[in-house]
Amino acid sequence: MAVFTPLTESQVEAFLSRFDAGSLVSLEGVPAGTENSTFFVTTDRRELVLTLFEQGEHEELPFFVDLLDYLDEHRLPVPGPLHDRDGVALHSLADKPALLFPRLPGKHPRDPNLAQCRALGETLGRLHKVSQHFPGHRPNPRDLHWLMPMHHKVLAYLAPEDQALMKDEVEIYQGAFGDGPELPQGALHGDLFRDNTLFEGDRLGGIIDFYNGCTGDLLFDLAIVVNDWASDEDGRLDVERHDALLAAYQSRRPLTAAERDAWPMMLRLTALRYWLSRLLVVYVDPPAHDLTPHDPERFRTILKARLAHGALPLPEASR
Ligand SMILES: Nc1ncnc2c1ncn2[C@@H]1O[C@H](COP(=O)(O)OP(=O)(O)O)[C@@H](O)[C@H]1O
Ligand SMILES: N[C@@H](CCOP(=O)(O)O)C(=O)O
Repeated sequence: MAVFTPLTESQVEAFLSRFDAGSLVSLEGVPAGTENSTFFVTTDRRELVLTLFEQGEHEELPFFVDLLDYLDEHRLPVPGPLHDRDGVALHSLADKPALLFPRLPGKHPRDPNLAQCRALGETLGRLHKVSQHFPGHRPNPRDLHWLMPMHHKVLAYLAPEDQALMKDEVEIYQGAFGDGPELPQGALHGDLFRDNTLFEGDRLGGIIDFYNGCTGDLLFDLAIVVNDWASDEDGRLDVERHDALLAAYQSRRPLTAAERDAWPMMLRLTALRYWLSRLLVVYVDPPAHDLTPHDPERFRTILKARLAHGALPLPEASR
């Protein structure tokens, strides 16, 4: 479930009256989601999503609003938050920070086809092209600076061979990324899994859940996408989906030589990032609510596959 704070219709009616968005017709709690309370709100004018922020750093919400406003202004398919008649987006409802969004069309793809991979790759390339000029700043909360201290917290729960794998990898990343050339920087989604996209057939209706959004290496975002969208059951890269994503991405933002060099290591680092964050949820910091944690093993499998088989050759940009 993902309604941790129930709302009454009269609370939502009063909230809606600040906005130029019509009057309430129906209110429905959304069962998906893991962190926030989400509601589908239908008014006599439009379909909306209301999010109450249950956890996380509330002082960082203005960054997410600014990022979504910026991407929406640049015509990316993101839910640009609604601003009230005074121009304010972020409000409080039931003592929780609250935002109202347009409801974007579509469903999460389980097994993305090549056209969907191309659509996502092209849109992410476009997003990264404009996000290099985004003026906001929020350091990546899950980069190497996070891996270094945090991996120690899970080592005790791992088999000896996994402890060695994790320790060795983090050390190798320090060598590879510590003194390397700076990679192109910009704003990232930070968690662009299939279930943070909505598709209508092959058309990308929207990218949602920007709450891991941050600024840092653009390549980090691309590697998260390729690991989630283009890995087979055994963790190996699927050549067709990999090439579709990367050729479409590069049609909008070709990778630099430094990024091409860093690519195999970035695939490993982002695989380990999720292995670790999921282990932390299972062993160290379980969710307060009754939620089934994501499986850490999936990203151990992906990491081992990257180590065994390396990265695939990077395709050139598609026309
Ligand atoms: N703007 C939106 N348009 C359409 N559906 C949305 C939108 N925002 C959220 N949703 C739906 O609500 C679910 C939960 O939202 P999400 O932001 O992923 O929650 P959480 O942060 O709790 O994981 C999504 O899986 C999606 O189905
Ligand atoms: N989508 C992630 C969960 C979000 O990552 P976190 O580091 O903010 O917990 C997953 O699939 O594990």
